[in-house]
Amino acid sequence: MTDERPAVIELSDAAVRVGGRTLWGGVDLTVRHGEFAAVLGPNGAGKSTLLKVLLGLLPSATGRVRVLDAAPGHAGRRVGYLPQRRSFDPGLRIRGTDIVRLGLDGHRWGLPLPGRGGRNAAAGTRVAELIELVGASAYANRPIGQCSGGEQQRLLIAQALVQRPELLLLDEPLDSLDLPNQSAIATLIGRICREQEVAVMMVAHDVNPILHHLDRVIYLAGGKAVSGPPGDVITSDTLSVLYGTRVDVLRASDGRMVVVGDPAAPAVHADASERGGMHHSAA
Ligand SMILES: Nc1ncnc2c1ncn2[C@@H]1O[C@H](COP(=O)(O)OP(=O)(O)OP(=O)(O)O)[C@@H](O)[C@H]1O
Repeated sequence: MTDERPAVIELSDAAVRVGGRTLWGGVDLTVRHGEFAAVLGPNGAGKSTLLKVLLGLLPSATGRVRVLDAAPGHAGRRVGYLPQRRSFDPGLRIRGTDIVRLGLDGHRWGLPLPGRGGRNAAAGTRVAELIELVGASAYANRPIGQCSGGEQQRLLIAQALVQRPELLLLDEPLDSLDLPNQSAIATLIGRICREQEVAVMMVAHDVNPILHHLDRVIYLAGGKAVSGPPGDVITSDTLSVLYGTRVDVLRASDGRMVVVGDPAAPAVHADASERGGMHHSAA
């Protein structure tokens, strides 16, 4: 990844306060045009909160944050966002294709406007392109509630992409998918990033399904962040400094990375929970 590419996300000395405490601070990082970046760290480290800062939903208490050369929240349709997964009611009748279309004109959906025939046709073409891109043609006309978790996720990714964003923010899009679907969706996002030249910042609790697609890792822990190529960040030495206690990055025989440490360490104990904590597959 060349450093000449323009920055899409820039944080310098950024900090965020929630509920009267500083969640993280002194954060410097840059994500460049077309990069695939993962935000990793234990539960409660502030990964989703970082996306909220980039969306302009929470202010940075210090320093400077720029998104596509604008203040957070001011880049409009140039930023696509897929929030943490919510499931659709199995009885929901709305079709997959309508879900994608909602990304284009959610505020007008269902109300065709007079004299907008050409515009509606263009919208239909764009929606069809996206359904093809994410490989959802076989089930796009099925009610969304009857689609599988992986199928729903493909349609939601299509929705987030339909406005041709330059930056896609994804909050744990692999969560609650089985391993084959995690791998397939990771590959899809990697392909979108390269072929459509969309920068991706993706919150993940397991780096393994996306490791081979990543240009950059942003690891949040202990109120600080480290950012860099995955091989530089996910190391025993770098993570030990970040956590403020000894942790080890182990490679399983199948290549998976596992971070192992002392669960009683004060720097992480407060944030530890079932899924995260200090003994979790993937960083
Ligand atoms: N508006 C808020 N007011 C008070 N506390 C908040 C607020 N928003 C987030 N928090 C707290 O900040 C911490 C970080 O939340 P966040 O959702 O960013 O963590 P995360 O790293 O994404 O965790 P997880 O992996 O569990 O999703 C949590 O302890 C959360 O309860």
